[in-house]
Formats: sequence, C-alpha cells, structure tokens
Amino acid sequence: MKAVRAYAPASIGNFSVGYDVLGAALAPVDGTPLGDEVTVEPAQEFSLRVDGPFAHKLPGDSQSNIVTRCYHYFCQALEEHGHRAAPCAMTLHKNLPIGSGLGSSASSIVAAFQALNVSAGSPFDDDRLLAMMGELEGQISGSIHYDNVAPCFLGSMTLMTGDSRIAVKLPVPDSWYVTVCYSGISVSTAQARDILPKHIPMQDTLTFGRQLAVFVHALYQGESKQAAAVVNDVIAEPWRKQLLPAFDECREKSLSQGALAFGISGSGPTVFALCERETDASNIAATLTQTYIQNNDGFAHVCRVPAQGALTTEL
Ligand SMILES: Nc1ncnc2c1ncn2[C@@H]1O[C@H](COP(=O)(O)OP(=O)(O)OP(=O)(O)O)[C@@H](O)[C@H]1O
Ligand SMILES: N[C@@H](CCO)C(=O)O
Repeated sequence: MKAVRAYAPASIGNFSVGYDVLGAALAPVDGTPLGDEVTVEPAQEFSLRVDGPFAHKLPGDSQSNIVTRCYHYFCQALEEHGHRAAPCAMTLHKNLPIGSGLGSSASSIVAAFQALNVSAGSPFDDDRLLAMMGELEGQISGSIHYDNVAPCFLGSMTLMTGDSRIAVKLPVPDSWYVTVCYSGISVSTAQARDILPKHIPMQDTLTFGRQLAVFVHALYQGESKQAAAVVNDVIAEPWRKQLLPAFDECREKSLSQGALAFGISGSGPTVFALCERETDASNIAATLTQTYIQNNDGFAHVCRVPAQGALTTEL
C-alpha cells in the first residue's frame, strides 16, 4: 500500500439545463483549492482524522463521516475482487461547505475512493470506481445521481448516459467563465429533492428535452452562445428558488452585468452565473458577494470548467 493524497474539485450539478444528468467541475481562476482532499497512509488499524475550514460542520464521530463508509465499501469490493484489504490512516481536509450545492459530499467521496484505489495499486477502472462513488452519494442524498461525482472525478462537463459507461465528457467552450456564490446557509439535498413534484407537466417535459438536446448539439458545433441561451431550469428551479433569499434579484443583477445565464448550482443554495468575459464574471462575483451572501461562511469565486477532475499525488 502506498501513501497518497487525492484532491477532488467542487462541481455544479444539473447546470440548470440537465437535472440529474449534467454536471460541471469547477476550478477557481485564482488557484483557491475549491475541493476536498483525502490522504491515505498505511497503518495498523483504520482511523479517520478530519481538519480544514468546514471540518467543524461535520458530525463529530468518524463513523458518520461518508469517508469512513467509503473505506468499508472499498474494502468489501476489494475482497470480492480477490484482493486483501489493508488498514490505513485517512485524513479528510474539508474545504467545501456541507449542503452547499457545490457537491460537497461528492468531493469527499471522490477524493476518498481515488486515494484508496491508487494506494491499493489501482485495482478498479474508472467505470467501476464511478459506480461505487454514485452508490455512496445515493446513500446520502436519497437516490443515485451522478451529476456531482462524475464531473468531480472525470473533470470537464459530463453527461450521464444511463448505461454501463455512466458518463461522457462534453466539449466546454474556452470562452466560458462561471461565477459561483455560496450564501453561507445549508440546504439538504434530500429535502430539496423532496419538495419537487413527482410528475412534470407535458409542456415542461418538452421544453426540458428540447433545451438539453440543443445544449449538447450547440456544444459540439462550438456555438457557445446558443448553448448558453438554453441554460434554463424548468424542472427544479421554480420550486427550489423559494428556499433561496434574493434569488430573483441576483439573477436580474447578474444578467444586467453581462451573464449569459444564471441558475442554482445543484440543490442550492449556491448560485452560478455563466459569462463569456472574465471582467463580467468578476463584477458579478462582487455583486453577488454584496447581495447574496448571508454570513461569514459565504464566498464567491470566478471559475473555469477544468479538463482535469480528481488529482492524485504520491507522498
Ligand atoms: N465528508 C462529508 N462531506 C459532506 N457531508 C458529509 C460528509 N460526511 C457525512 N456527511 C453528511 O452527509 C450529509 C450531506 O448532505 P447533502 O447531500 O445535503 O450535502 P452535500 O453533499 O454537501 O450537498 P451538495 O451536493 O448540495 O453540496 C450531511 O448530513 C453531512 O453531515
Ligand atoms: N441533481 C441533484 C444535485 C444535488 O447537488 C439535485 O438537483 O438534487
């Protein structure tokens, strides 16, 4: 077993136009590490230590931490695969706020599986690992959805296929900047899923299908403006925005400052503005900082969608 550290970036689930089937990784342009880190080192017995800016928001006992569940799940999968599982000391550096809409649990899950797999000599391929990550994410949020774990693990913008290949990467326009703003409050993904209707009206279903198809087509044609024009959520945002104070005001201000689209990141409360100029993205970050942030935990970042997802370093 090798000692390794894995970093897994924050992500935007849904990207407004693809509820549960589209997601994008995030990398702040100023190099801020917006993602969790997990270290795995050989040890006599399993342990988990948690530190970092949002460690205090997690349950105090390590048994309740999703990283511990990842370890046990990974060991079981290893043994079923004919390998012996070894104990290790894990450390989670928790950079992402919990219940933020930035794929916080996904980031911990991806960093944990990535570190465990590399440490064990990479017995599992990407598809198998991604399936395990989705399984663990589903245990937390109430149903399996890959729109955070897939972009976090693979990088770029990913489209979920619904078959054994799970996710494919889409071409992201070079011109795109994404401003994200976390308000500082927590929204439970499970609750934000519960408030959605169980049936969607025919008109919204047709709009959803058309927009997602146009979005993917436009990305492959390099038509970045046409793609941005359909970044519009008819499935979740109409129900979820009531949980987000000042959401409509922030949308209006962002669009007036040059945003091509504005929406909820995952299940919120983080919002995102899609821009084609870095100066617009920075100005919008300043506006959202003033209008949307509610306490000292909040922040805003201007990001790119990085080609790289999880990163591993041998120690
Ligand atoms: N390492 C971890 N990271 C994040 N949440 C964890 C972790 N370990 C346990 N949890 C628990 O999992 C739950 C995560 O809830 P939820 O899915 O709403 O948050 P999230 O993954 O941060 O959301 P989002 O995807 O919107 O960022 C919380 O109850 C949290 O205490
Ligand atoms: N697709 C998920 C993402 C959760 O971050 C949802 O919107 O519930």
